[in-house]
Amino acid sequence: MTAVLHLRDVVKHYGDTRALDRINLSLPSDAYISLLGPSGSGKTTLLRVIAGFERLEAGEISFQGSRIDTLPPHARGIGFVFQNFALFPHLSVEDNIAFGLKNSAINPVTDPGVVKRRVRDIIALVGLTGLEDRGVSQISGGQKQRVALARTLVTEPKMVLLDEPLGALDANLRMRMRSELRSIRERCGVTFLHVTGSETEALAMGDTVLVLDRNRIAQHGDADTIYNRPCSPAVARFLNCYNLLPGRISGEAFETAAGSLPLGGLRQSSENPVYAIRYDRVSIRPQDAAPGVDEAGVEATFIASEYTGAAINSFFTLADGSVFEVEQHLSHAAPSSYEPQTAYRLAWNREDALVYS
Ligand SMILES: Nc1ncnc2c1ncn2[C@@H]1O[C@H](COP(=O)(O)OP(=O)(O)OP(=O)(O)O)[C@@H](O)[C@H]1O
Repeated sequence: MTAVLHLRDVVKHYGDTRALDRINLSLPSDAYISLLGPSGSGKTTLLRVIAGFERLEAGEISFQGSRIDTLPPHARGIGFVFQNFALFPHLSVEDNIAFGLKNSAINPVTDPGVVKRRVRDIIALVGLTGLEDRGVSQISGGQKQRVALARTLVTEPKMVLLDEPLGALDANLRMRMRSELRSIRERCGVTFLHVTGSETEALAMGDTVLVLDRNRIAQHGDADTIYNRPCSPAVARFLNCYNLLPGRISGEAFETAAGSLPLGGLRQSSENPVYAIRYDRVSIRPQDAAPGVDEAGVEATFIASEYTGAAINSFFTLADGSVFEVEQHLSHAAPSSYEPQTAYRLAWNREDALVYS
């Protein structure tokens, strides 16, 4: 896959706050890229320096083989879709989309026939045909999102940056717009870089997922790798699907405050030793159940369960008082019920663990 965008040692501060700390990055052409990270990790700043809304203090950005960090935003060939859509409330759907094309600082399109044709093509691409003459205050949230995207795509950018594009939509619509955005991108063949704070959205949408942590790139890979092999305890914590037990390695075991766990699974280096096991890899057994040969486990007290539709999440406390979560998918078996304040044995295959040390 050819790279379209390169960032080299990019640094950005706001006063004393370091918002981007030596970012090095190459992004592929014709791909959907999710940019995930906790609040304040620098996601919006990264988009804004790529778009040219913020100046970087050090480093370089090149796009399609040419350096762009000295160019103004409109000369970069990169589109930007804002979270709040930023539509003109007094204009129709069609006029909102045509606006950027007619008023572009570089090569504005002045022939009304050409404007009409390009706008109609984009309206069809994003699925808004029939709504051309509606005011943008008379359309739904999902339709506004499509107008915002169409307004950018009509100018034929080579890349589109989307800052939390689904953040203003309700949960149901957000789910539907995920596949819509992916298919619109596939039809136009342009790279999308999509910022989100939701790990499920990032994993579901990105061909490639970038994880920012403390203003640096913590991990960059396909969704499957990020989910199954987070490269650090911080990335695993942020994915919100791993129990993390701090401790230390002693011989063939990882010693935690909740007990000794036989070593196994993937070992990765980290300054802070942590044993990680995914919520959905854990079985709940009676307290006196004998451990299997290849298993690791801890004793834990059941607190409560939460039904999420496709799964049940059960919460336990360990000997040191920390909370341990177990996720059981309802397609696997009918849900069991557990007695609050009762001890159980939580067990998993030791090869399913991730050990950071
Ligand atoms: N205009 C600004 N002035 C001062 N500090 C800023 C400004 N914009 C961002 N910051 C700081 O820079 C850091 C990165 O902010 P940024 O908005 O890029 O994070 P983010 O990952 O997009 O966060 P969120 O998910 O909450 O939107 C934060 O510490 C933030 O407080």
